[in-house]
Amino acid sequence: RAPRMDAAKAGALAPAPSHESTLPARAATLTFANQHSVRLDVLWDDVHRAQEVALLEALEPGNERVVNSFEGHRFVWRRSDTKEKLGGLTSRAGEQRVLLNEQPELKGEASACSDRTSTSRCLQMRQQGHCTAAPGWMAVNCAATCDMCEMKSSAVRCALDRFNRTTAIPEEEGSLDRLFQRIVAEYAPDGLIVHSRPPTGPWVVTLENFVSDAEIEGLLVHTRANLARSTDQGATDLATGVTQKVVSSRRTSSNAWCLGPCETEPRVRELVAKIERLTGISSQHYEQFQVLRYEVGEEYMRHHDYAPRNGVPEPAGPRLLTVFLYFSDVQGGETTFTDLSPPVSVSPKRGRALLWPSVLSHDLHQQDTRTHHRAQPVIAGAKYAANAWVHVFDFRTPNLWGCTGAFED
Ligand SMILES: O=C(O)CCC(=O)C(=O)O
Ligand SMILES: [Fe+2]
Repeated sequence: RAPRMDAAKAGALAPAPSHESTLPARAATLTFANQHSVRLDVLWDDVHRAQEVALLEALEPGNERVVNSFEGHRFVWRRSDTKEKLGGLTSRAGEQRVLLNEQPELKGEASACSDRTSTSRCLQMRQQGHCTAAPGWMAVNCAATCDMCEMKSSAVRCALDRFNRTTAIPEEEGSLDRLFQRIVAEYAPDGLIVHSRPPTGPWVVTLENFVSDAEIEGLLVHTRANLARSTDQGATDLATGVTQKVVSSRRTSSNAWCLGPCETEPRVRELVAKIERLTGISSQHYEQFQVLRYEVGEEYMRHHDYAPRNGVPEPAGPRLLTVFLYFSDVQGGETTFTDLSPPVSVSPKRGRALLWPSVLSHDLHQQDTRTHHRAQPVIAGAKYAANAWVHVFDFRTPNLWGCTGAFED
């Protein structure tokens, strides 16, 4: 199956480190009470200098001390004698009593819910609003700093009932057919070709001159430099849902996702709006464009775009449709639906769009196995193209939460 959205990069992420907080810091008053049987040091993890500063030294067992600080500061405590770290927390606004004790909850919290990324970086990101703007990445990497310990687990974070489950098209027999019939009627004057259709096969249609030169340029100008050898999803860490990337042997092309400035580029927005008009489905259901480049000899073996892993339901649901866009004229490089008889092949042609479903008309959750396809090796030229994948449910929100199956490191 095709690898999907790199959720880790989907949100407003990994900002250049900045020492300026964009939010006014609110005061926090912390009372540290040593309930251990040994002396403790309390340290402040200083964001600006990326170092730990001793705050309370040799706090005696049974004693407590008040520290005036600010919201979002990270404190850790350790044994004064051995310097062994025993716990840590991020301050909240207002007054807070911090019991430095040996209760398992605290130990658990300190270890299971520490930041995966450096706390200094997490604090900067928190101050820039990323705990809310990119909650999935932050819950996994900055759980302690964002106070999102329970969301670190993908089972909790990605529970289906947390997300909007409105389907892109009505969940009733025939709604997929109606969608294609409308497209056929509307675009027939513009050179639409029906390559396959029910009842003998799945819908496979092409549209000529669907993408304009300006739209192609807008998309490529922001992605060309990021094109990298395509990867597949490797092992997933069940605790966090973080998926590894492995170089794909089935897919020798390069690809890049249209994120950040690419997404907000006016010509790209125009193209998204055009696909919304074509499908009648809101872009809330779309993955960001995946731009592809195939050099001579490069190809993509037979696969299916459907997506859900091992039949596990995902908040975004399966891919309902693929809108595949060709940006160059090349020799070879056809998209071939291998399982249709006879197989259907579509040649790359600049501006052409190819559209097909990954699910069945009578059940939007079931894979239509007839739409397996492959990309033939390019014979001459460079093939540029893009996938716009449309999901059955909202894709954007679960993607921000790192719940779209490709939450990568
Ligand atoms: O390049 C093509 O023609 C098809 C690519 C494809 O199937 C995919 O990226 O999932
Ligand atoms: Fe595909």
